[in-house]
Amino acid sequence: MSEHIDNETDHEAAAGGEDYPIRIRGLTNAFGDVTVHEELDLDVRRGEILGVVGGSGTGKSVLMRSIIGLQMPQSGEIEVFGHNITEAEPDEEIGVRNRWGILFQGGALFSTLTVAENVQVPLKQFYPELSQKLLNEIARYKVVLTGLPEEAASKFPSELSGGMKKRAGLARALALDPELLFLDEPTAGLDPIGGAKFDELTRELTDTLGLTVFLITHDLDTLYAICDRVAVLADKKVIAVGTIPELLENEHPWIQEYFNGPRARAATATHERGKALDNDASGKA
Ligand SMILES: Nc1ncnc2c1ncn2[C@@H]1O[C@H](COP(=O)(O)OP(=O)(O)OP(=O)(O)O)[C@@H](O)[C@H]1O
Repeated sequence: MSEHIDNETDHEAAAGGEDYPIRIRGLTNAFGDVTVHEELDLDVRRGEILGVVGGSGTGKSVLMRSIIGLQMPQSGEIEVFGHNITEAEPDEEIGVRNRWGILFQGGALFSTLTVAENVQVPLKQFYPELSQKLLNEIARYKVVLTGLPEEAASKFPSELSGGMKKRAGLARALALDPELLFLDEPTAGLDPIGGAKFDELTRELTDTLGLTVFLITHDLDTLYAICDRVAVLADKKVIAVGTIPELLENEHPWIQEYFNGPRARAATATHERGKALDNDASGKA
C-alpha cells in the first residue's frame, strides 16, 4: 500500500517500512455511532520511544489494537514494517507478527502458568520445533534480561509483586527478540520508585536491543524521562507529535493544560533535578 501514502517518492515509500516501522494514514475507527478516530495519521520513527498520550477514552488502546491487527478499522491504512495490516485477517500469516512484542495493561500473564511458561507461549506459537531445553534456556535469559532474579522463572504470577509482574510481562513481550515493542501503561499501579526503575529498564533495553517503542501512558514522569517524542490524541486525531519543548509551543488547550499544569511542572522539576545530579556525578568522576 506504500504507493497510496501521499507526498512521497517511490524511493521514500520503499524505504518507509525501515525508517518508519509504523505508518498510519486516514485511520477511522467507530463503534456504532461513536467515532473514536477520524482520518488519523501517524508515523513512528525507527529507534524512538514514542509516548502516546490523550484524555481517557480518546482511543489510545484502540489505536494500539488497530496497529497490531486486533481492531478492524472502518477505513484508512496501517503499515507495519511496510506490510499492510488493515487488509490482513487477525490470524493471517503476514510475516510481521513475530517482529513485535506487547506488554498489555496489567501484564496480562496467564495465571496458571509460571513466568518461564508465560515467556514460552509466543516461542511455542511461532517456533513449535524448539526443544523444551532450548525453550527453558531462552525463558531464563529473558527473565534475567528484565532484571528479575533467576528464581522468578519458576514462580506463578500470584507470587510476584506488581513491579515483578510488569517485568515478567516484559520478558514475555521480548520472547521473540522483537524490533517493535508496544507498552500499554507500563508504569500504571507502580509506586514512583518502581515506575522510575521500569522507565530506566525500558530506555536501556530500547538502546541496547535497538527497539522501536510505542508507549501509551498517563505518566508524565515517563514522558519526561524516556520518550524521544510524544504523540497527542485529541479531537479523534493525533493533533501533534514532537518533543516536549516542541509541544509546549502548541496552543491547543488540552496540550497546554496537560504539559503546563501543576503535575507537569512537578515532573519537569524532577527531571531537571535528575539531570543536574547526573551532571554533578559525571563532573566528579
Ligand atoms: N470493543 C469496543 N466496543 C465498543 N466501544 C469500544 C470498544 N473498545 C473501545 N471502545 C470505546 O472506544 C473509546 C476509546 O477507548 P480506549 O480504550 O482506546 O481509550 P483510551 O484512550 O485507551 O482510554 P484510557 O486512557 O482510559 O485507557 C472509548 O469510548 C471506549 O468505550
